Amino acid sequence: MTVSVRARITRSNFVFDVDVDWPAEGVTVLFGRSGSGKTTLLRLIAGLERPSDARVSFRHEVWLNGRSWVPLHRRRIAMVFQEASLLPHLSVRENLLYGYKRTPIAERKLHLDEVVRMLGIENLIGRNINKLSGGERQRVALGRALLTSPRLLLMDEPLSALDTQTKREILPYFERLVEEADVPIVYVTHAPAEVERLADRVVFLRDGRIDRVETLKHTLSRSDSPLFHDDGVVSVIKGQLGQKEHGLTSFYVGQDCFWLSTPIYSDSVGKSQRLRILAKDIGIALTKPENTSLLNVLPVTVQRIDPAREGHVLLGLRLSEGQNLFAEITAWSRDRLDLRKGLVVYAMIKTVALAE
Ligand SMILES: Nc1ncnc2c1ncn2[C@@H]1O[C@H](COP(=O)(O)OP(=O)(O)OP(=O)(O)O)[C@@H](O)[C@H]1O
Repeated sequence: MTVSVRARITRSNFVFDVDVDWPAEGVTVLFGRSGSGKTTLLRLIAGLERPSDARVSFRHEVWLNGRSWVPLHRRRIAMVFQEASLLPHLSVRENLLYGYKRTPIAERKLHLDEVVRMLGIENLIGRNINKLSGGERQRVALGRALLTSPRLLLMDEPLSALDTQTKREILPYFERLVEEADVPIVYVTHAPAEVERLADRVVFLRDGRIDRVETLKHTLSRSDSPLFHDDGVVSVIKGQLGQKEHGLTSFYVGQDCFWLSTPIYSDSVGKSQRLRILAKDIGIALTKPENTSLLNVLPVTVQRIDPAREGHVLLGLRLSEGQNLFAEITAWSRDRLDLRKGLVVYAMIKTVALAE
């Protein structure tokens, strides 16, 4: 049960040549630099590109094979782009119901009330489209796409036109949708933080070719992952959001508690989330530091020590609950502390943020 694409497209300065498949479930991110062919791959799946010798299939259906192809509406795909394409003369409700009404009753799996709740757009429903902010428009566009009960949802950089704060606000809704809507998603982005927060697996593209397809867990476990090119090595830790205290949010990973300054929505308590921690934001102490302003100090076991950028080493650490945490420190500090495999030390974490 896969999404499978085999195609070769030659453009003036660009050759796209792929033969790839991945499971038709969860969130598959297409990741690569600008011009690497992400949108081209998405358009092939959507049926917007139909080279004559290509083959595209979804689960047991062949959507494109040479000259024969299944039209877009019969593929039952929904698409969300960078700029929400909504119908300006219709209200939010009418936009949401636009595709729903055109979906045969027997195929309607998602309904207005639940989609409106998932995306937190209850208070927008009677509004005019041209009175919405960018983030609100994107949530409505997503709602409209979902209400066609698609078998596959394609998203092409749906957050890239939004400012950082709006992205932060909208991501929890995307996450909820991924959890609750049970629609396989193919998601194009070049933002590592979005991959870390949403992906189940990543298809890495480079110069029109597939570099590799791997699970998020696997790509996060190798220090040379392309996801780490900009910010350096990152750890993504899974845990549950807890209550707010002292103006901070608690986040539990087994017995360990992290403190976050990121605001959370009250209905998020108990929800599973991913935490994003940069390896270079972690310091190491041999004994538990008592007088420190740092709140996130956790016991960890050194699993491995690998060379990193010049003068630095990358420590592979294990939290008590079993998840891995990377820390990048200087080789000098490693020598001063005499760090070795198996040693229990304290990780002091400067900044802890929800992956966003
Ligand atoms: N309609 C077109 N005609 C000619 N060349 C095109 C067309 N669409 C895309 N290209 C070229 O094909 C290559 C791949 O483009 P594509 O949009 O798939 O890349 P991308 O990875 O999605 O990039 P970005 O992240 O910038 O959106 C680029 O070199 C682009 O200039």
